[in-house]
Amino acid sequence: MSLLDVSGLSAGYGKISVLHEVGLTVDDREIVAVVGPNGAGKSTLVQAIMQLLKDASGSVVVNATECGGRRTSELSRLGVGYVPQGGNTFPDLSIEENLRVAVRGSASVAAERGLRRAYERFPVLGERRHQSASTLSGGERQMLAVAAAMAIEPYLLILDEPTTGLAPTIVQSLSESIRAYRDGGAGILWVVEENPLQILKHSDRVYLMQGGVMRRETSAAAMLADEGLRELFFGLDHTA
Ligand SMILES: Nc1ncnc2c1ncn2[C@@H]1O[C@H](COP(=O)(O)OP(=O)(O)OP(=O)(O)O)[C@@H](O)[C@H]1O
Repeated sequence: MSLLDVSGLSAGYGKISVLHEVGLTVDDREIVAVVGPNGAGKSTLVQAIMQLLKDASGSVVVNATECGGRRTSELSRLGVGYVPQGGNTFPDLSIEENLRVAVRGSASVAAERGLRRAYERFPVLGERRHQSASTLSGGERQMLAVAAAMAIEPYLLILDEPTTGLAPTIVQSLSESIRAYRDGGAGILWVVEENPLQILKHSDRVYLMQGGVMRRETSAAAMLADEGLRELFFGLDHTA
């Protein structure tokens, strides 16, 4: 059984139906990218997986546990880390305080380990740990959001466009950190908006989403090697 197994997931906003019977899987040690044009429903999908939308139907199973109807905080206890679109840092708190918020539910030994690991993964955060998060650049704030999500050492990490709008060097460094996290055994669901070809070099599998449905799934290597598939995946918009 996969680490994350989504099937028949439908959701929307009030009367607006956005996701239609979507399915996907993520295994251990796997980075799965979701690509698709603006408005395809990628963020809606991750919000539905995180149980943030009312009236979603279908099944979301994490580590053999059905998550439908659970609170988002319970998913965190089940080992799911989540970085929403735009990150979720607290600008009025210091970098260290932001990380302490992330690990507040952990026992003190695990919390200290989480902070130590965050500074090992992202040394720039360690150097500036006592500075206010408001002094960070956009890229560094995204780094902090990812570091905070990783600090509880989730088995499954769900990232909604963590690299959008960032400079290429930061995209590269964040991508390497995410890949190293996968190499430690985790599964990663990565919603991609900008520079999909660059991100797919770090991915194992990729799903194409359009109009609230999954159109296609393939290995990232096959997609990168096949012009026809690239055309199918990225001919839909011009962000590739
Ligand atoms: N809070 C909301 N209320 C109503 N409709 C929404 C809401 N959020 C998103 N939508 C609509 O749902 C559809 C899918 O949006 P979603 O944000 O999931 O797409 P996306 O693939 O993540 O694209 P983008 O990267 O542009 O956000 C769009 O038509 C959008 O307008």
